[in-house]
Amino acid sequence: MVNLLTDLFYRFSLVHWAVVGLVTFALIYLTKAFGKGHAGTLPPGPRGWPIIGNVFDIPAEYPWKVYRRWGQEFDSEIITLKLPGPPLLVLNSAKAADELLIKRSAIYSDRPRMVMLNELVRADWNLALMPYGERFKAARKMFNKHIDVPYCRPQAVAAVRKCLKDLLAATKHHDPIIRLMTGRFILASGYGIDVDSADDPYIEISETFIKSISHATQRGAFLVDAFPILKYWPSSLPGAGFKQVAARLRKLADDARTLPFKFTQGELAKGTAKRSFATRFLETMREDTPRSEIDGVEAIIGNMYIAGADTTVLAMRTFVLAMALNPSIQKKAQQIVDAALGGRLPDFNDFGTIPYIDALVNETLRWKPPLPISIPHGPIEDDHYNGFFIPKGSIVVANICAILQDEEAYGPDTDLFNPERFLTQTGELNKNLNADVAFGYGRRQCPGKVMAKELMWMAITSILATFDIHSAADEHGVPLKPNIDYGPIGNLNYPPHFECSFVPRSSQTRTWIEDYADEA
Ligand code: HEM
Repeated sequence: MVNLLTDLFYRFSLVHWAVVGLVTFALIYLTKAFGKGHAGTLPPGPRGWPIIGNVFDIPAEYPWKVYRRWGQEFDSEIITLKLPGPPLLVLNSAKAADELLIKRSAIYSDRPRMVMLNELVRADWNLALMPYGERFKAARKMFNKHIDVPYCRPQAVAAVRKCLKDLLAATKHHDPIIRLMTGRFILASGYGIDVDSADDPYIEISETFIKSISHATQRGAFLVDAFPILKYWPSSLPGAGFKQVAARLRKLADDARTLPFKFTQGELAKGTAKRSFATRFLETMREDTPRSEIDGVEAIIGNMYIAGADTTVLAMRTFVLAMALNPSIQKKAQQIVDAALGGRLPDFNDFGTIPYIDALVNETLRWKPPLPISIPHGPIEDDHYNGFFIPKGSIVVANICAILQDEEAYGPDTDLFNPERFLTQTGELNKNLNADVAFGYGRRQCPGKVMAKELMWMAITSILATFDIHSAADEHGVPLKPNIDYGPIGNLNYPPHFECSFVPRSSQTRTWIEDYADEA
């Protein structure tokens, strides 16, 4: 807590502290409004302090574990952390998350107000940040219409096969290769951009924007998010540095959205555009296509890299870690893949025909979901659950990690990687169980779910067909146990850095990799 206070002190200038003083009265009002008000009692939670509530109780490390423990201590599926302004409600059980975020999703599909990113940077073309409403519904419809998964299967196959070839040449560091595969796939399917290396300028543009956004969404990064009135602070006065930051971020956001789309327009004009979502839309555009539709499609395709790259990379890195840790599971999966494919690389005709691989995809997402805690959902009206009051405007999150670790749903030892928990006794996929919670809930559930699962399926099956994954060994050849301490902070579940090697399973699989990569 001392560290946090010191951190806050240095982060905020004197002007900021003056503003803090001025708004204290407003906070007292807000805390009362959102506290134990006339409409009922909030779900239980740690006691907290007057006015600032539980600000300093929000765990800096492994928040999902602490929230789960509090849920057990307070014997409640939902816990509350009181904050200045709207409270944070954490849903620790599948039952509460299903009831509120799915069954009552007409109420629980808003996002909390994000003044810096949405109102100053104007990055709310990013679906994950967009408030719920007609504009949001139209954008989701557009996503479903234009991001048509089967249409981009050839790009998925090509990106995976190039990845196999890159892995052949890899020494110990597979992370950048996995990242390049995802970037290749997204830029090829979105815009028809061929990416040669991780230094590709279009990858760099999106990565820079993503890094800046994740800084901007960190707790306490911008005072204007806690005190929206500051958005009217004159740029000429001291303390308005955040406005310059907003202008810089807006330029980055605009570049990430518009530059790749402009590339496709240029290629179309030259007659060299490749098959992609952008090409398909631009080719069918008419003279009278409204500007709003063109901007909408540009934004939707722009969402793919921003929302889909990191998450898919993290899931694939988890798969590699799980294979390095569990050689017997890897061996079994390879035997099943060999029997199903009969001596070739997979294609999408094989999709859904190998239950063990579907189970592996599920277990990878369940064991270490890329987002341990969902993006916040905001109720647009007051509500009640199990006798507790949930005020309009609260910040409601699902504890995805805790829900996916529930032994009642997923069987014993949920901290262990075991794909068989998704299979029936006869080896079929258990249709009543999946790890889709990793993609969130209700009307805000990840619209890239099917695309992500297909890419994961293709990559996992192809890697198993061609490589043995070994963890690094010590000087005596004894395998080192990779560290499985996932990153304790932030919104994403970062696997630890670990070394492993990808060894072609035979001279024949090496030949496939070389031949197929050139065809792709
Ligand atoms: C394994 C990979 C992925 C995982 C685990 C994942 C997970 C998630 C989660 C948990 C959410 C928040 C849902 C909620 O608020 O309840 C989300 C939102 C979103 N995801 Fe994904 N995602 C993945 C890949 C992708 C891909 C490949 C794309 C794009 C092609 C994508 C596009 C989006 C978008 C646009 C949103 C915002 C949706 C909204 O707010 O309405 N995701 N994702």
